[in-house]
Parts: sequence; structure tokens; C-alpha cells
Amino acid sequence: MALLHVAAVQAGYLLAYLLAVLLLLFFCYCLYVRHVHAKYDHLPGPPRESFLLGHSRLIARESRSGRVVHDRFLEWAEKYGPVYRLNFLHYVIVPVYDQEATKEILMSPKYAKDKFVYKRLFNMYGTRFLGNGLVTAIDHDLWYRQRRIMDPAFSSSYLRGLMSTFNERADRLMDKLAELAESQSPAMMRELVNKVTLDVITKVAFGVDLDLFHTSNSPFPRAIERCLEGMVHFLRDPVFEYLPQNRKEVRETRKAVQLLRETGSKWITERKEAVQNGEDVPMDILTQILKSAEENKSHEDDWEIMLDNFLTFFIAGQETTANQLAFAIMELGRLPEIMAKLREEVDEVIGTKPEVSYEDLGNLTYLSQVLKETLRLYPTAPGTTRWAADDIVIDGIKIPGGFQVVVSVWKKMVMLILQLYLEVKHLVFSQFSSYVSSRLERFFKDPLKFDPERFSLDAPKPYFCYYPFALGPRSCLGQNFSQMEAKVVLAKLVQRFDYTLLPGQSFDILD
Ligand code: HEM
Repeated sequence: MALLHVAAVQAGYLLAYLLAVLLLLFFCYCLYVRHVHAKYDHLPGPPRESFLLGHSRLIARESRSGRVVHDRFLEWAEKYGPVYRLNFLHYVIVPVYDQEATKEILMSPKYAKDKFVYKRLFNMYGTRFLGNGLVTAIDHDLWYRQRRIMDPAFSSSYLRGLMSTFNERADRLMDKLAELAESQSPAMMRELVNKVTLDVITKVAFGVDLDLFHTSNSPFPRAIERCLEGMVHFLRDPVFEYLPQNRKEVRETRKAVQLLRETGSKWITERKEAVQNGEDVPMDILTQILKSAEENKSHEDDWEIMLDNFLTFFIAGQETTANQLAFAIMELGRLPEIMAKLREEVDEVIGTKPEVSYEDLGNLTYLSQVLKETLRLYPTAPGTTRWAADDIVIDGIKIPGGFQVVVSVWKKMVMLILQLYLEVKHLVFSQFSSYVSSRLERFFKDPLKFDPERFSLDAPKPYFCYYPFALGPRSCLGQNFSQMEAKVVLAKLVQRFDYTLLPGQSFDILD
């Protein structure tokens, strides 16, 4: 009994010690956050809602309410100028809308992608998601090796060879639209262009014909949508996954990621076997993904990295172009004069030809302008972020660089030596929103007006304020691919159909 009493007293002391240490650590952390605030509070910015959570609850609220979070960033950019700050714990986010700083940061490999956003996408809700794939790789060497191997699959000579696939997949959409027109049924264009771009990417990237216009139960469109929605909530709302009302969404998102990774595993295995059996395989993205793993033999994680890239192309290569097409179709439906001008060009360049050729693409200049203007108002991948390691001056304001401290504390406690390594990473990162930049009056006059003339050949080129494909070494690898595909689809649509938008629908952007 006495022994038990002693043990209980000792356990009580231990708990008290532990609590005291935890309180001390929390106190030190709060001091640290205070120090970070003091260091960056000379930057203008909206008032913090909370000492520790900074602006994150406001952003999460905005996201949950269904409003476009970027509109809030736009308001702040208009109010606080080309550089301001936002806080979350010990992180400082610095949105940048200064052209020279945009040029310096995005064009230089010195500024790596930041860990706060991109490391977070390594796993989503505990399941490996984009891992160390091309979009999310932070380590320069790992990224560079992959990019160098992937480049040939996006060279102009390779892309030229994809014209027949672009035409053929676009024709499937035209056949479907003809069917709908015949029966006078409405066409849900966002859904339909999604099918085209998914059909295209799976065919040209992985050699698989999903034929979504004739397959009604493919799980892939929904899985991709689920991943993208999940990604938005996961990035914006740190507590999203812990709220009971979100359990179903979290579970479905995990399942969607698993489905895509399992599909990747299956298709990669089949391709590997085909290569081993000496079969002829296309020099497509899947072949390049296998090559990058071969060159990377020392990397124990190569299978997982192949899957990371499989997911990266499956997702990055599809929805962005589909949404660009959907927005372009919407604007053309709303603006008959622009549609008439485009039709004139398409009639002149394509006429009644059944195929759009590679040479035709260069002559469809007004169509290029329409597509560029679409991405100005509706950038379908709205931004990027970079880690600012060193001090930088933006618009005359000095912004101290991020630094990393490693604090080592060791303490003797109840017969145990507890060594506690506490790594406190203080990250400052610059955020570039193409959505905000393109909607600022100081860069684009009358910014909400859809006007393709902004991109006519004799108009001044936007100077580091228009970057729907990002800029510099980490810019979009699929830019030319996507714009060739978009041009073929839109040219064929305009060549073959007149359309009007159904009345009563909303033109609001879904974030
Ligand atoms: C309208 C269509 C598209 C838009 C607006 C777009 C936009 C972007 C943006 C903004 C980035 C930078 C992302 C970041 O920094 O986080 C990016 C990266 C990337 N995109 Fe695209 N993209 C489009 C289509 C495509 C397509 C069709 C593919 C592939 C077939 C693709 C493959 C990639 C890859 C691999 C990267 C990572 C590049 C790197 O870091 O080396 N994209 N894209």
C-alpha cells in the first residue's frame, strides 16, 4: 500500500514536471511567434484575428463560405499595395504584386518552392498524394533530374505528332454535341470538355484509351474532382480534416487518391512488362516516367516517385485545360461580337477542313488572344509560392529572409535524461497570385472586361504581371501542349456549332 502511494506521488511529480515543461515550451513558442510578428509588422497588412492563428481562420471561413478566396487577396492587394503580409503561427506569407520583384523571384532558381505549401501536398489526409513529383519536388536536384527527362515529351517535334490525337478526341466531343443538338438537349459543357481533356491526357501520356464519351461509369473524372476539392480544403483549412462534418469528404478524398495511385501502379507495371517483352511502346510521358526512375536507380523511393508523377500528370494535365475551355466557351456565349470575330478567323483558316493542322494553329491568332484573355480573368491554376531565404527589398520595403534555428534542449527528469530536439522553422514565403495580378487596375485597364485585344500583336506585352503558367524554371511544362489542345477543341466547336447559353445560370466562379 505504502509502495503504491509512493508510486502515485512520483507519477504526480512526473506529470507536474511534464506539464511545466510543456507550458514552458508553449511560452517560448509564443515568445518566438511574437518575435516573428515584430520582425514583419512593418509590412502593411490586414489586422490579425488571432495571435497564434493569424489570418488563417479568416481564410478558412472564406473558403468554407464558398466565396473565392482570391477575391479577398485582391481586396487586400488594392488596399495595402504591391506587398503585404499575412500570418499563421510562425509563418509569414508575403503576397507580391510588384513587377520587378515578381521577375527577380520567379525567374531565379535561387528561390525554391516553399515547403509550407508543397511539402503539405506530399501527403493528403495521411495518404501519399503528389509526393516528390514534378510540381511538388522542392529539392532542386531531384526536380531538375525529372524535368530534364520529361522535357522531350513536350518538345515541339513531339507535340506536332499529337495533332491527330487532339483532333480525334475533339471530334468525339463534336459527335456528342451533334447528338445533343439533334435531340435539342442542353449540353453541360464543363462536364463534356473535362471528358475531352481526360481522354487526351490518358491517351497521349499513358497510352490508354478511356473513351469517356462511350463509357458512362468511369471513376476517374469524379476521382480527379474529389482530389482537387480535397486539395483546396486541405491547404486552406488546417483543421478541416478534424471536423466531424468533414469526415465523409476526407474519406472519399483518400479513396480517390488511392484509386489514382493503384491505377498508376497497374499501368506502369503493364508498360514495364511491355518494354521487357521488347514490344514497341510510344515515347510518351509514361515512358519518360519509367526512364526517370531508371536514371535514378540510387533512389530507394523510385516506385513511389513514378506514382507521384503519374498523379501529377493525371491531375495537372487535365482539369486546368478543361476549365480554361469552359470559361472561354462561357465568355464567347456572352459576347457575340467576340464570337463573330473568332468565327471569321476560324472560317478563314480552317474553313470546312475536317482536321486542324499544326500550321493552322499558328494562323489562329485571334483564338490565341481569346485563350490568353480567358486565363487572365480565370487563371485555372491561380498561383505559386516561393521560399524567401534571404533579405529582399520590394517596393522600397525591406523584407527579412526566413531562417532556420535548431534549438537543442536537454533536461534531467525523474531518473531519465530526456533530450529534446526542437526544430523551429521560421518560414517566410512569397505568394504570387495570377488571379489577383490580372485583376488589378494598375496592370490592366478596366480589368473585369473580357477583351482579347489586350493580347493583340501590337498591344504592349504585360510585364511580369500576367503569369497563368507561372514563370521561370518552375513554369508549366505542359503550356504548349495545353494551348494546342485548347485551340483544336475550340476551333472545331466554332467551326461546327452556333450556341447560346441557357438563361438563368450563374456565372460565379467555383473556387
Ligand atoms: C490551361 C492549362 C494549364 C495551366 C493554366 C497550367 C498552369 C500551371 C502552373 C501555374 C504551374 C506552376 C504550379 C506551381 O508553381 O505550383 C504549372 C506547373 C506544371 N504543369 Fe501546368 N498548367 C496547365 C496545363 C498543363 C498540362 C496539360 C500539363 C501536362 C500535360 C501540365 C503539367 C505541368 C507540370 C508537370 C508542372 C510542373 C513544372 C515544374 O515544376 O517543373 N500543365 N502549370
